[in-house]
Amino acid sequence: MATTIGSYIATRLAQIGIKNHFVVPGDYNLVLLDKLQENPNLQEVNCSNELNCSFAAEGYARAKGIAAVIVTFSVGAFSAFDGIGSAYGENLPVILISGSPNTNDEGDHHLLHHTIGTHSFDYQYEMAQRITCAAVQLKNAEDAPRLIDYAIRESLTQKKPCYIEVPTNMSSASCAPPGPIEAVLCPLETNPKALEAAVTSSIKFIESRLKPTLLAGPKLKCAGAEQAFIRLAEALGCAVAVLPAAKSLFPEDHPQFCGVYWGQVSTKKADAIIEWSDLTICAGCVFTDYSTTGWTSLQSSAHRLEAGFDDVKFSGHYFDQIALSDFLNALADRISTNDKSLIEYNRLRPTSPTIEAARPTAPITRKEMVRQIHKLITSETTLFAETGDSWFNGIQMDLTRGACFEIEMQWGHIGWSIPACVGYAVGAPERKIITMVGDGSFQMTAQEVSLMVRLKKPIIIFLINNFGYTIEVEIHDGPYNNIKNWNYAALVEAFNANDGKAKGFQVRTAGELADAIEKANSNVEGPTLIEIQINRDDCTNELITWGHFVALANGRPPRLSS
Ligand SMILES: C/C(NCc1cnc(C)nc1N)=C(/S)[C@H](O)COP(=O)(O)OP(=O)(O)O
Ligand SMILES: [Mg+2]
Repeated sequence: MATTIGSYIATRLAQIGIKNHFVVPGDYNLVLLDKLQENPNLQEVNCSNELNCSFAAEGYARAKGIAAVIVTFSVGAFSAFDGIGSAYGENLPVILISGSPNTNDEGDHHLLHHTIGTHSFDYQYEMAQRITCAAVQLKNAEDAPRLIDYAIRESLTQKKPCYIEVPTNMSSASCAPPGPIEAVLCPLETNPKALEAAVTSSIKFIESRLKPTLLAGPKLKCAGAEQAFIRLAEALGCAVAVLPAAKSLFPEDHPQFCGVYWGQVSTKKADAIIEWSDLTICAGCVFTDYSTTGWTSLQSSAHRLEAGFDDVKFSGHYFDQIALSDFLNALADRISTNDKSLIEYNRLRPTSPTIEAARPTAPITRKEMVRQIHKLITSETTLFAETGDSWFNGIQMDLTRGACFEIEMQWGHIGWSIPACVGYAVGAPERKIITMVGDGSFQMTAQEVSLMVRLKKPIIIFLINNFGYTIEVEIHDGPYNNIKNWNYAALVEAFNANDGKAKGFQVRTAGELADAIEKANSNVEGPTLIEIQINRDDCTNELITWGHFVALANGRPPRLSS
């Protein structure tokens, strides 16, 4: 029996595991929103703007593995594109659905609102094609089921965002009902011959080296390969490090864990062992200027075997059509133990420095702040580290087994953490969320604290107020790094109006921070923001080192054209 395009989309979203979709209404998407509301398995979440909406969906996808954001044409979608860029870079399947003009308007040569004032309305679709793995326009009801299934299938398989454009008069157009969802859920099929060849050659290569190590990268998560990685680590018995964006993907209490490998700003001397090793087996790794500290810690390809999301490469060899977890498991089944790098690492394993508690009346410092936040981390905690010195503060915190760490290192949009952590909280209500965010970042997306209030999410926000853009100061200072100070504690309570439970505290001493944390822990009906005012120069040494090398990388002179 026929259905409508809007109901078809709703059914598909529910079938792929979405329970909440993130929306900002607009006249081009209202009928579609009604159709989604009619589906009992979907609950809409209303954001303050489309930038935050797309980041909230991105955060939801971090928790649930899939998300959907519904916006109106142009004025909504253009902001949402920013969060879709993040989803693309961070390997998250977020489905961007945008309302669009009535299908008759182009033929009638109409000019319309919410457009750039041209007679053609395809510009948004053309832009979306560049930042998604699949983009479709539903201009014909008969074609709609095929296009919707195609876009969602590509997004789920490639772990990248997709785009579905729904003209305002098509949501209620009738179309064929959805076929079996199995036709949409097509995980990457590993080619057995390619797998066999890749594993046989890889073992030969690995066993030709004396002291291999393992390095976990962020794509382990979207590939669902964390457990396979642990199996390989334990089969090989070597030292194991993680890239910064892969923190928490390998248990930090594991006897083989040797820290976050980030070049000169590594933790636990991970750089000493990775750079001592004569082969690093990289699983799901992404090497960028930021993750290699301005290219200073990218090892030569002769020293790397790279197992990617769906391929394997090492000197003189390339194999594709291989799912990462299949490769890691097959290697674990056949690899011989070689624990030389772990033996060497245990020889130089540093002891974790204990930070002395400050006197309660002592002015708050970054170190004391980190010490007190670190104490809050349990196996149920998800720690969000915003772009800024929060990256370095977060990376250095040892995680209890089960604790999760979320960072947006590829896209690096300041302000991402506020909408993303509330979207994540919607997807994973059982997690205890702590967000570390700087003053500059918070000013980008502060409105979404309102959603935390509306949904009564007990998120604890540590707002590190160092009075400006400190990362930028360390990369390249100038007057543009100074920002207007806000009363952040008062601001969050303004979102309460007459029914909210948000709490805001401004702390200047160690004792005040301890008190505020106690109050935050008992505020279970809403967010608590603790504004910690520290001196701009009170930043991590790692930020200063990292900033120096990133600035050098940015400043390389142009190559003279030959
Ligand atoms: C301005 C910018 N980056 C450039 C930038 C500008 N615009 C967007 C959207 N994203 C970006 N990363 C960055 S990292 C600031 O130092 C962040 O300041 P803040 O949140 O206050 O953190 P720190 O003080 O610890 O650096
Ligand atoms: Mg700052």
